[in-house]
Amino acid sequence: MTNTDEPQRVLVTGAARGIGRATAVRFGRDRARVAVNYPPGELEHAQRTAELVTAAGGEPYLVAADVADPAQVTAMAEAVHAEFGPLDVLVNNAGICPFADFFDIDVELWDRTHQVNLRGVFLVTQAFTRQMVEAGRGGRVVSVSSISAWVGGSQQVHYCATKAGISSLMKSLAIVLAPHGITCNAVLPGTIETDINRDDLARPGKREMFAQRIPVGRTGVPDDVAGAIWLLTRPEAGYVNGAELLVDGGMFVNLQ
Ligand SMILES: NC(=O)C1=CN([C@@H]2O[C@H](COP(=O)(O)OP(=O)(O)OC[C@H]3O[C@@H](n4cnc5c(N)ncnc54)[C@H](OP(=O)(O)O)[C@@H]3O)[C@@H](O)[C@H]2O)C=CC1
Ligand SMILES: C[C@H](O)[C@@H]1OC(=O)[C@H](O)[C@@H]1O
Repeated sequence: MTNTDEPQRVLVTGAARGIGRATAVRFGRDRARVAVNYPPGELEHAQRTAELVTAAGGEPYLVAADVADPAQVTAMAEAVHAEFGPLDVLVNNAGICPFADFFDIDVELWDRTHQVNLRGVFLVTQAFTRQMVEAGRGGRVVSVSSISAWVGGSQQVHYCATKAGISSLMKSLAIVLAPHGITCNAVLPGTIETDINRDDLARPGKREMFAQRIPVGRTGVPDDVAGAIWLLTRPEAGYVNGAELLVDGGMFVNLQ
């Protein structure tokens, strides 16, 4: 990692809203230079993230790219490198969770969910860690997986498989990249209140069910996850590599 007195160079994918926005702002509080990725055509929310990063003390750089698209990821990597040089921190956060019953999942929905959630992490990590390795300064990769990597969901059959894939990808890359001083870890949020699950949490009884399941007594908020991501990028976390960090208020361990 670089001298901690220098502003860190950070990319957060899917930073227009939710957990990605909170993460971008968390790094902004360290005066970091934060590349705020968003899908093409969705600039408005990303601009709000950029304003919040600036207000926090950071320096935002807006960069459009669909993380599932190889050409757009290559262009994003070139643009961010031209602006910042190699990254210190990559946060793979972009994701979709289109709730669907198993027998309604067609191959298009299956493929799109995998392309954004899993192929996206592969493409973005390969493009940006190639630059990190060439620079020889080490770095950190944190990918947003999910508690759904460890458990199932009746309407998340397609989604859960992508999250298990992300956790697995981080473990293999922890081996590949550690010799270059780059750690790779996954953060596994539980139920966090964002737009991705707004409709699902509005279903009768769903919120109450979670309130009973989660020992800390509340669903999570984006800052809960942003804090965990940030912790994994601190110098003190340099020996944490290939780990999966649950951020779920204790929901997973609450069997009885
Ligand atoms: N909320 C939760 O309970 C949990 C969330 N997660 C994971 O956290 C991550 C963030 O989700 P969350 O903040 O909750 O949800 P949001 O829907 O609020 O945010 C998702 C972000 O990803 C962006 N995005 C979607 N597709 C693409 C793409 N192809 N390329 C680039 N960006 C894209 C969205 O852009 P746009 O705004 O333009 O649509 C949006 O900014 C996801 O990976 C999700 O699976 C994991 C566990 C629990
Ligand atoms: C979007 C869901 O509410 C959320 O996504 C996950 O990964 C968790 O398992 C929650 O179900």
